[in-house]
Amino acid sequence: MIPTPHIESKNKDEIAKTVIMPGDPLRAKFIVDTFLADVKQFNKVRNVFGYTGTYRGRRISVMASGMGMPSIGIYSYELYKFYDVENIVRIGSCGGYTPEVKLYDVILAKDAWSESSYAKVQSGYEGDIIEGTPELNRSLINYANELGIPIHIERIHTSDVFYRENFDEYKEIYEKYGCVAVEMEAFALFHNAKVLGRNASCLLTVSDNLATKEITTSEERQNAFTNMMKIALEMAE
Ligand SMILES: O=P(O)(O)O[C@H]1O[C@H](CO)[C@@H](O)[C@H]1O
Ligand SMILES: O=c1cc[nH]c(=O)[nH]1
Repeated sequence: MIPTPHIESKNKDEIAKTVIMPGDPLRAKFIVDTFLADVKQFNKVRNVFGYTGTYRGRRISVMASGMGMPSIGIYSYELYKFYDVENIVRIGSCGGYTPEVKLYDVILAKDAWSESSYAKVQSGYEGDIIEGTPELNRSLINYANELGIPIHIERIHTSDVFYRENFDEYKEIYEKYGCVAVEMEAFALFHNAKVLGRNASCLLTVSDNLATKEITTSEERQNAFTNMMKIALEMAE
């Protein structure tokens, strides 16, 4: 069933087997402009940009997910199910829940805890923790080591809510579930990968820290998180 309601490409071959997926369409464009050659754009529906190009001669795609689980739920499902994509590596920004994760640190999500109903509604899955694909995580850990980029390998929180009335709730989530940082997509991405028999990982860069109150600017969130990009780009084939 291609094209889909949200991806206009009429040819599966226009999309590589591995897709790097930032939330922000302009971060997708930044990755392409900074790192890729031989670029062809395969999607601009709703300004959710998707591109395929080569990184050091090897093929890879980059496509934005938009913000939140409903949005990444749609794009990752369509890529896995209708475009035969095998691997999606989300690269996102996150808010640290503990001073141990500092601004610009990179986190690989071992798994994601969420209070969301996404997985239950999507397939009846009742659990509240879903892991990333261990083999894909191992590859990313190896690439990070080869590049000399330190990473934290930890549980994260995937939240449906960016602005909570009770700001301090993060403390309980950190203590009770061991989540070191919060973002808004990984739980749904990991779930779709499991349901469809595909692979998913999530690399995050700490853009702000709820405990220390440090923050980066929106421009830095768009452009400056290059370490996680370099790790993910090593997945190019
Ligand atoms: O930087 P991205 O990938 O968009 O990720 C994080 O930033 C957005 C919130 O500002 C949410 O999408 C959250 O998951
Ligand atoms: O979802 C997010 C992303 C970055 N920072 C946050 O506090 N939350």
